[in-house]
Amino acid sequence: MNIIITSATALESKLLVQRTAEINRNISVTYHTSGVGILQSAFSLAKLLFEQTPDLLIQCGIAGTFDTQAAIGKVVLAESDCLGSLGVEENGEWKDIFDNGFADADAFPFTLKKLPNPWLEQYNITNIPTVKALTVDEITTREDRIMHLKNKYNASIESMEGAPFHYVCLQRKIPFLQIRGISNQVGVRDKSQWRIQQTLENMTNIIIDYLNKINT
Ligand SMILES: O=C(O)c1cccc(C(=O)CC[C@H]2O[C@@H](n3cnc4c(=O)[nH]cnc43)[C@H](O)[C@@H]2O)c1
Repeated sequence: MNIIITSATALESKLLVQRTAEINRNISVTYHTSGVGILQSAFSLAKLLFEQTPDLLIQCGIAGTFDTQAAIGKVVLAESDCLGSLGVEENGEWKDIFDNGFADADAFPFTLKKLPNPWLEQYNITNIPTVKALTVDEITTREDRIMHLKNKYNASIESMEGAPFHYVCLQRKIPFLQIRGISNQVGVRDKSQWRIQQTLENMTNIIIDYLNKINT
């Protein structure tokens, strides 16, 4: 089985790379770095999947959580992702490209404005807890906007590369999993409150366990 693991930054896959020897030798694992944000990751992932056809593509990385009760360090799997920064803020309300009629909320690869992962039943073999994800180009910091996005999209986590990952994989019909460790509360700008290292260690353990259980 041929698996590619992609992350926005090399830091997010560094521990996995270091621990590659622990992974079942019957599967081939290679690594890809897409860059931070929607634009860079969309191009980089599209290029990757026009050049290669892996059996499974895993996106790993950190994310913020909208859920004030969520445990920092927890590792989750995105059941869907959506675009939270493509649109216009008008009279205090966020209107996305679907609200404005620039895109059809149910035109492939979208379903009800979201980019669902149709592969979870087949590939979430270790029962990683699933959440709804949202992707932005500008990390959300304003309290009113955090509440608005959370409620409008019913999202639990926020990243900057999830939606393009789902979009490209759905378009190319490649099985995919977006696995994220929750490093921070969305809106917390004090980086000393982010738990990046511990979260990446947890995420690495979950992914290595996954890779050692997946059928080869
Ligand atoms: O602090 C800044 O000024 C700043 C500017 C650009 C990027 C960052 C990052 O920390 C990159 C975030 C990186 O990790 C993901 N991530 C983690 N937490 C969040 C979040 O709360 N909201 C959105 N993305 C988040 C994201 O996928 C990036 O790759 C900092």
